[in-house]
Amino acid sequence: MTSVWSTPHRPAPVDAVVALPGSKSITARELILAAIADGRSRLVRPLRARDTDLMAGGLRALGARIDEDGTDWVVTPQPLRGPAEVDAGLAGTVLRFLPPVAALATGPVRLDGDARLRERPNAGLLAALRALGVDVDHDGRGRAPFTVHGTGRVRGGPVEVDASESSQIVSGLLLAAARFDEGLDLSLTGGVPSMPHVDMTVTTLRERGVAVTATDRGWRVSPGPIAALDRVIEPDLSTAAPFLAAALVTGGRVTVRDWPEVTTQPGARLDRLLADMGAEVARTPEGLQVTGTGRIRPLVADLGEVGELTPVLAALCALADGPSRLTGIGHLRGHETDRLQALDEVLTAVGARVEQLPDGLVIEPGARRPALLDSYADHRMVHAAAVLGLAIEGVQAGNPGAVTKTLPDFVDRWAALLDEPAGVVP
Ligand SMILES: O=C(O)C1=C[C@@H](OP(=O)(O)O)[C@@H](O)[C@H](O)C1
Ligand SMILES: C=C(OP(=O)(O)O)C(=O)O
Repeated sequence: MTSVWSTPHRPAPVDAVVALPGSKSITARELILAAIADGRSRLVRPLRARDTDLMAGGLRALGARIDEDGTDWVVTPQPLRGPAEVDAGLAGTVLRFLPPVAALATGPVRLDGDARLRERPNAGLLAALRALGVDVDHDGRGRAPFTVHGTGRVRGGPVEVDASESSQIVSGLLLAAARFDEGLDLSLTGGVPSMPHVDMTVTTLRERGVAVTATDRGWRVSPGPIAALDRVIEPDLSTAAPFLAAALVTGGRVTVRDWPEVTTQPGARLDRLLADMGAEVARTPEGLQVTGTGRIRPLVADLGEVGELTPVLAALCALADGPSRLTGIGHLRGHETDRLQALDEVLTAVGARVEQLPDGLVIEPGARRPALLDSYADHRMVHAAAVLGLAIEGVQAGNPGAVTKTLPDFVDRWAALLDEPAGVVP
């Protein structure tokens, strides 16, 4: 992909129906569980993007068999073994879900990734693994690169876990825990962001017959079998955010197809969040339909449970008719980039006044101006730039290739949404 994308400007209302690929988070969980299950599992419509391909690659490096059958993945568990090298890219899911599985392998498994991955917090996970009797070499800060020296078994049992920097630390431990000799009795030492993602983990485990119970301080997973299961992956509702936002910005109408009736995906909260910002939201036989008036109301919200929606919502806030306040998202400083800093820079560049809080952002719209916006190697910052560009002529996104993380053909899909040619500038 070229290095600068001139994002399409679109003052006229959009009117589109959008089909989206599978959820990154559900695909990651199903790959992990399928690889340590009791038999073969089929994943129908998994997300094929950098993060999930890296997850499959990491599991294959440990010995799991993952075959392609059309667009499905068929996963056949095999004995897990090192030595292996795992490339986690920039994927938090690989960084936090793979090491507990590596601990169940025999031999050393080294995990590394992009330069920014080495900055992403992970000390809580590695400390927990060590407390469970796993030998892990790391730099002392608990960050990548590190090596897990698996012996083929993990004792398990009670463990205290600091997951204040990422819910994925909890999810990673719970996903592998049924294979630990004593299961796991996980007690939190503090808060956890993105709780719906932990609920997603618990639900996914229960669907495969794993006994998980909530306790006063965390969760208990009993040791036992993990059922093989064929699973259709839901569309990614967080990826839906920029497409639905286009309805608000242009005063148009966008329907995302096959919106699940019941889901643990945090993107499901878009219905209420976008309604709070002035959209009409309806479920139709086709999916979730969002209709905008062209006016956007400011948002005052704690986004701690739905942090990954922040870049797109913050872009909408910069186009709203008053100041917004987004809180509960201090942990976004450890995401693909420091998202609070990145959003401050980008929204300021297009004319908003932004104040960073320790755990959030205050965004006051100002006189709009064109700008070349960095992508910070962050897929969701490209989505945010695209949303801004609908309303502000002359918005360019540098390095739009960051979208490969979760939606490699985002630029083409955005053009299709607007029914325009792709608009990529060499
Ligand atoms: O478990 C998951 O699939 C995810 C959990 C969340 O991570 P954090 O708790 O680190 O925010 C979320 O932001 C990320 O995009 C996906
Ligand atoms: C935070 C995100 O990703 P990761 O799974 O790499 O943490 C995200 O997709 O917004």
